[in-house]
Amino acid sequence: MNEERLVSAEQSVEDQAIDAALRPKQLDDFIGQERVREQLSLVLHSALRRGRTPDHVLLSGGPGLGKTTLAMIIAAELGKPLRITSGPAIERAGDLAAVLSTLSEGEVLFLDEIHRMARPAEEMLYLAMEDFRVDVVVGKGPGATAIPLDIARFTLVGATTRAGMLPGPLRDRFGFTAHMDFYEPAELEVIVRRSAGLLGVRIDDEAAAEVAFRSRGTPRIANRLLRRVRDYAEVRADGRVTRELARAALKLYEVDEEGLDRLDRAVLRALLTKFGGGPVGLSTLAVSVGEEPETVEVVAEPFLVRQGLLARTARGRVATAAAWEHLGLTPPPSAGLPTGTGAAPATGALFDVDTEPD
Ligand SMILES: Nc1ncnc2c1ncn2[C@@H]1O[C@H](COP(=O)(O)OP(=O)(O)OP(=O)(O)O)[C@@H](O)[C@H]1O
Repeated sequence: MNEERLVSAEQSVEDQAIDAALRPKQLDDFIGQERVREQLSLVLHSALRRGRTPDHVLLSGGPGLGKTTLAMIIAAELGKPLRITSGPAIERAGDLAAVLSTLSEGEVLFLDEIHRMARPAEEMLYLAMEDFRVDVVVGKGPGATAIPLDIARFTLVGATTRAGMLPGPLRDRFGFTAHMDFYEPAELEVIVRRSAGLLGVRIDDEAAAEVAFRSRGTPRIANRLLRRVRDYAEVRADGRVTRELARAALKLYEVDEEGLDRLDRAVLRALLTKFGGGPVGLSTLAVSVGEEPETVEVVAEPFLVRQGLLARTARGRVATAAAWEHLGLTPPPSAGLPTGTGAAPATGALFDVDTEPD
């Protein structure tokens, strides 16, 4: 279902090629995330000045916020090659040893979804990050011996959507950790205009603002909505995207004025109509909309929380007064409604404290 969702931040097959074409190539072209950009620039340039490999970098934040793009930029700024792999691709320590032992001096290793790496590989990574060494185990059982092997000094760029799930010892080995937050509409507007320029789409400023505002704070979604409004403008008009055309296209694709799509509204509606606004456990809520708990938790909830429509409490998910208002429903008189936090969590902490009361 994720692939079909227009406002899912997960990468679809269509996105892959477009993502590559639209990626900024240098830190200066990377829009938004001011603080991360500035801090990273210092880390990289001081390492370059000293002629050293920079500290390992951990990037955390939701899908589509630019973690892969930043990893590519880091390698480009350092003038070094980039190797890309991911946690799920590393099933055994041997898989990681094969990657680490073939890195060249100063190479940047991008390890996406680092929280999903196999445990034995994690331990190998500790040693590699700290001492630039791996222990290759030869043989089995009591006769097994570990042969230390020096590897090239490299910079690890780890990316995770779930910083709270990373073991402490792994987190501690990163010299620089950056949390990537949702983007402001004004930043997304710049991204939409830049992407439109690269894709040759004529778009009015108000239309770019409309697309930006409904993109859930996420560049990947902004780029995807831009392509859909372009399609609409090409088929139903002369190709120029005006504000009216953008609004009509987004309505057709069921992306509402706040950027909520069908799943978001289904989650809210279930929470309000089936559970009286909560509290209800994540799994129960997910089942009631026919989704996996992880999809509801990672895809729908962060945005609903950020919009102040849903609160994640230790007792379960609770709708806010704004949620009732958004769907045009009246809360029961007994409901003690939270007002919503309004802002996204600055870290994965909310994921950590949440105890599932199902
Ligand atoms: N700051 C930015 N400025 C301009 N474009 C951006 C920015 N951040 C991301 N993008 C665009 O958004 C798209 C998705 O970015 P990217 O693939 O880097 O996200 P991600 O965080 O790595 O996602 P995932 O976690 O799914 O791998 C790319 O096309 C990229 O060009």
